[in-house]
Amino acid sequence: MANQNPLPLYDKFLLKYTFSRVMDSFTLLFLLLLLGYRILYINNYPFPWLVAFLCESWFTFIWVVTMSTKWTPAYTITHLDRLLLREHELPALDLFVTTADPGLEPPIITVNTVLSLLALDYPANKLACYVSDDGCSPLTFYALVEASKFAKLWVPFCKKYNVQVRAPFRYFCDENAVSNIEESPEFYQEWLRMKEEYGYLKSKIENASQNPLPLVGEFAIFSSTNHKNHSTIIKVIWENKENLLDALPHIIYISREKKLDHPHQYKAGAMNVLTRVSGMMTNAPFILNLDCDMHVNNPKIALHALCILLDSKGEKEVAFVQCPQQFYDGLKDDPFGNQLVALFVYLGGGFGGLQGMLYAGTNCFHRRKVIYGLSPDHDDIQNRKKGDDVVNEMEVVFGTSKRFIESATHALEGKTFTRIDNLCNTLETAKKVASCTYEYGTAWGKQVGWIYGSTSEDVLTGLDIHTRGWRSEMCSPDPLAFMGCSPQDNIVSMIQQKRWASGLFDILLSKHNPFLGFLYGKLQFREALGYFWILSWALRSVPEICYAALPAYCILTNSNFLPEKLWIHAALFVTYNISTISESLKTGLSIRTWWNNQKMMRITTMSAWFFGFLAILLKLLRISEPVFEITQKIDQSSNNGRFSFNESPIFLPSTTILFVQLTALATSLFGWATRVGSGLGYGPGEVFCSAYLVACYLPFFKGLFGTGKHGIPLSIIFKSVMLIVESTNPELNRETEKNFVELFLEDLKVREAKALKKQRHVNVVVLESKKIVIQEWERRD
Ligand SMILES: O=c1ccn([C@@H]2O[C@H](COP(=O)(O)OP(=O)(O)O[C@H]3O[C@H](CO)[C@@H](O)[C@H](O)[C@H]3O)[C@@H](O)[C@H]2O)c(=O)[nH]1
Ligand SMILES: [Mn+2]
Repeated sequence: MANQNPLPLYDKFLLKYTFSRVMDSFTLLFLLLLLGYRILYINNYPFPWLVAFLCESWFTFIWVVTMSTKWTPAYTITHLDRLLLREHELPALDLFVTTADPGLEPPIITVNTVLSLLALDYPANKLACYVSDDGCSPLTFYALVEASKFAKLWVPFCKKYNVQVRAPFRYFCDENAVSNIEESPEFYQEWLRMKEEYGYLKSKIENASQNPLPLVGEFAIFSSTNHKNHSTIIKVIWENKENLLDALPHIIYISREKKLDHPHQYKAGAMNVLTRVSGMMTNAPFILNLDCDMHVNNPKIALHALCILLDSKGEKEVAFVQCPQQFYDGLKDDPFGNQLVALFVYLGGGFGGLQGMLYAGTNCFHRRKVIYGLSPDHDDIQNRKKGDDVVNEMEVVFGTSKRFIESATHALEGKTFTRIDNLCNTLETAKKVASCTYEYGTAWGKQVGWIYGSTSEDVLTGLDIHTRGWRSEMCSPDPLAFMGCSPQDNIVSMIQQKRWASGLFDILLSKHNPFLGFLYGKLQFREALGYFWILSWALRSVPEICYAALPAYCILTNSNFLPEKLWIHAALFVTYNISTISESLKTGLSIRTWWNNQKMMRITTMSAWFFGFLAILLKLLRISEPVFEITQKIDQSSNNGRFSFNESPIFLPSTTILFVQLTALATSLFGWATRVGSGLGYGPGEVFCSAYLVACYLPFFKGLFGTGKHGIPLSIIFKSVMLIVESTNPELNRETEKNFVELFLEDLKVREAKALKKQRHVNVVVLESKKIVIQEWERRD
């Protein structure tokens, strides 16, 4: 789009959080003082001082990284009015939605996401909505077909009355939306009708989920499919044939080909198929992608994002526009610490002032040509001569579909794609690019498209884009751009955190490492540090666990890891807490939320992130590959914020830490400690640290006395006690120790296998044999 408009379409402002900076600097100062003190006196003190010193060095390093990332926050303001002067020039936009499992991701949720996208305030003839279904589920397809019928009523209704929340399940749960009944009886009539129609839609989908659909007619194609082994299904559910501005946008259903022996690369694989199929059909220069659990909350969001992407400066520099992830179903005071609000504000803002926000996998507007591997200063594609060489070269990169290469060339050159009159004519060629083998020997997943190799494909793909020299921007208009559902309990949350931590750590160890990106690519130094901040989550678990073990160890052995005069530690504790509290309050969160986040940080780091760390160790040892365990999206509104537990080993470290601290506190209370070595004994500092940890692990403490799913299972308690007995009694024979480690590893492998089995990868035999091994061992003991 040529820019004749001299005024920028967006502005960027730097923020100054002076108070935050001062407090953070004090924290750093005290950390450095502490390290200095340790270096001066380390010779006089026993072993715990060395461990403490190592951990504190790591904490200081991470603190420097955190400060650097937060130091220069920036935010953007978009000028819709200026963009709307050029309304007729608005570019086409392809909308991608991914879903993978109709059980964990009920189709009604996906349908709401799609409906909210169809109703975007944007010319309908420029939109096309593609849904990728990795579950190959006739139910999802059915739900979408029915939703497209409902959409014909819903979209005009939303536009006529300027409805804000265009996902019906959210709209109808807000009674305030009909406050103006008296003023507008006509509106009320229509509102009632919509509510009724949505009710029909919902019950139709519910019925279909209870009574299997007859696989005839349009559904016959699903009759011989298994969701891990089937050929490509692409269906044009609705086509805006007349190219009308206010009709319904195209709706296309895609279930890519799957073969049992072919790695499908989880979501990244699905995104690449969506990119290619849409390239064959509409080839819009911009792509918005949403997970099936996020819906549009601000119908003008596409316009806001395009202000940034179409701005004359943005056009040259900005690869993607990321909107924050926020959740509608957050429990009061965020008991599971999974709302990530302050994270997006402080770190999101901080990245905004550097090379740009990370790609978070959903709520993001991409430039298609960047996805195709283009660099910002790359103009040789435009200057290339036409000829066989170019075609061959393109085939090596993009695969052998002539039609796709044609469309990719258009996208790379920034030309508008000729509109296709009948989408169904493209189906055969589109199926070809959605097949398993299409990517063989091409650059897909390597230099082009979503990058493979990590379960955090989002951060990896964004990192690759930043390393090419592109920037990105954050866009947070009011009202909030998108809303989604967050993991509903601590178990789902832990699984998600484990996947993130392992996926991110995987990137750190790969050739995409941000420091290599800084040295050999165009990643800016502080952006690389910012990436390190997030990629090192799994690593952080190790020093945290060691540090958490110190107070208990010292109390039990009557030694110390803290100096006699505690003022440096005390000052550190105060400045750190003041700065995090003030950040929470400034973001509008309560003190309770702050505390919940603090304590969940400790729990998550020492359990989920630690397991993420182990998962990558197992990968390095070639014992098992990490899997993408899909987050459950079922509404559990009955959740009261209490912790749930199960037999997963993920609860083992936390339970053990709690037991150790409790034992230590009891020891100190009753004066049981035995004196070892010649150092001074423990002091109030160690006792305070131990008590602080117990406070963090209060949910586990309650779990000891809870019943049903709120109680910690006996097997976990048993294993924790074993672990403590083992590690505190060096005389216990090596054999038991070995057995214990074996049990732990086996357990871990069984969990992985179960997750795989859920995705029907691994045959049951393997799983069963592992179970028997464990039962055997337990009997032997
Ligand atoms: O084989 C798969 C697995 C997942 N998905 C889809 O990927 C999305 C994200 O999965 P989800 O289980 O919801 O993961 P979250 O932890 O909620 O997702 C966050 O973290 C992921 C990376 O770990 C990113 O991909 C997501 O965009 C980001 O929201 C969902 O739409 C899934 O349907 C697929 O399409 N195919
Ligand atoms: Mn999700």
